Amino acid sequence: MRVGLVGWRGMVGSVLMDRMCEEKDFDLIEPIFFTTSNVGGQGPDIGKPVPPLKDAKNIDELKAMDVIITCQGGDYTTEIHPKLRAAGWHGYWIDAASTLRMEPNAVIVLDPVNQHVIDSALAKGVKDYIGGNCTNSLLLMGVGGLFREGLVEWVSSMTYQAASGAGAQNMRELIAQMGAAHASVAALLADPKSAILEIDRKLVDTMRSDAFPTEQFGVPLAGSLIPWIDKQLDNGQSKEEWKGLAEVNKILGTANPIPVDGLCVRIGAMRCHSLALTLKLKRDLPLSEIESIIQSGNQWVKFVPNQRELTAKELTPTAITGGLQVGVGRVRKLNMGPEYVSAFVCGDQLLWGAAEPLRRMLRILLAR
Ligand SMILES: NC(=O)C1=CN([C@@H]2O[C@H](COP(=O)(O)OP(=O)(O)OC[C@H]3O[C@@H](n4cnc5c(N)ncnc54)[C@H](OP(=O)(O)O)[C@@H]3O)[C@@H](O)[C@H]2O)C=CC1
Ligand SMILES: N[C@@H](CC(=O)OP(=O)(O)O)C(=O)O
Repeated sequence: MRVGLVGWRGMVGSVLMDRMCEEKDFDLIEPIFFTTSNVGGQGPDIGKPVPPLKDAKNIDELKAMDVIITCQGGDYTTEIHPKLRAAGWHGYWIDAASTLRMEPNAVIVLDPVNQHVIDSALAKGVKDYIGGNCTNSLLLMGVGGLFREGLVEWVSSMTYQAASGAGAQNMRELIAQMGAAHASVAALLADPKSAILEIDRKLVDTMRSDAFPTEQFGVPLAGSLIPWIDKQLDNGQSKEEWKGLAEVNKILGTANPIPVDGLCVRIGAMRCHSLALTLKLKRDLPLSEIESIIQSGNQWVKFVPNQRELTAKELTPTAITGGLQVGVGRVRKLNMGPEYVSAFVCGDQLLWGAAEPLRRMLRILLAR
């Protein structure tokens, strides 16, 4: 199978490449690497020779692929995908960008949760398979068991989203902000007799000053947060919040949409998104049963019992980052009534939130 890879050296693409090497995906395919900036250059080191980089905008070169996997971004998809299809290409298009997600002839892929949706789309000849929004993929990887059992009446999802969701430059800026913040009070910090409120005043002055690095986020994130992600919609939702109901229901293939809504907030984590969930269940189930259904969701659920020390140690971006496990904890009944349950989900948004579903879709195609 000739597989064209576009966007492989970007942030999501690099995580994808690492995972494909780890899982030996390249042993099973003929990989052809594309570029928008370095045609004829050398491809990445994947442990076997690869041809020089091809032009990612050349429709004829792309048309020769059986499968194209792209992490190049939405603008690239918008420009190239229609041209390729118009040119009569019938290969499989696997994409990290949001552009095509809600198209009627595209499937959002998250196979541990929606293998049945993928299978029936493949049987119908669907050719576009798109990775979901990171927050919603992590929501379903975390508490997919409850959806699978048809138990969820609605879910409120309040998010704590990492800088990586905004891009590589934003991750750099977060660290730069941390550095600038620390540097502004380093001398005072070193003096054990200095007053904490003076340190705080100085720090805030620094964060509010024009010199504080905010080119990417527009405002300070380190030592603060930003309760808005993505564009503003007319109904008061952010675009990120809108994706909740739209994408979760499309992933699950629900006949009657399950309400999903909440506020999406950017926080100063590097690459793990977290979600504080309120779930209204359709039935009053014992807590132990709810826990075991969550655990049964998929093999990557890392269930953290609702205990203080375990939670602080195991259910954090620091503990979860860089791995495929999705932490789920803080599961308890809420005061609102016996059907109301809380859960806290934490996962690496570059893995299950972006790269991993794409390579697994390739594997599904290879297994056919
Ligand atoms: N960031 C995220 O959390 C998520 C992103 N996505 C989607 O994935 C897509 C890609 O996102 P992301 O990986 O963050 O994008 P990047 O900006 O990291 O990479 C995109 C492309 O930029 C080019 N590029 C230019 N300069 C550099 C550089 N210094 N280092 C690496 N690449 C460079 C590369 O193309 P070339 O080699 O052709 O020059 C690269 O493929 C987007 O559509 C996004 O919506 C999806 C889910 C989550
Ligand atoms: N918007 C997400 C990241 C992302 O790229 O999402 P999407 O793939 O839906 O555009 C975030 O900022 O955390």
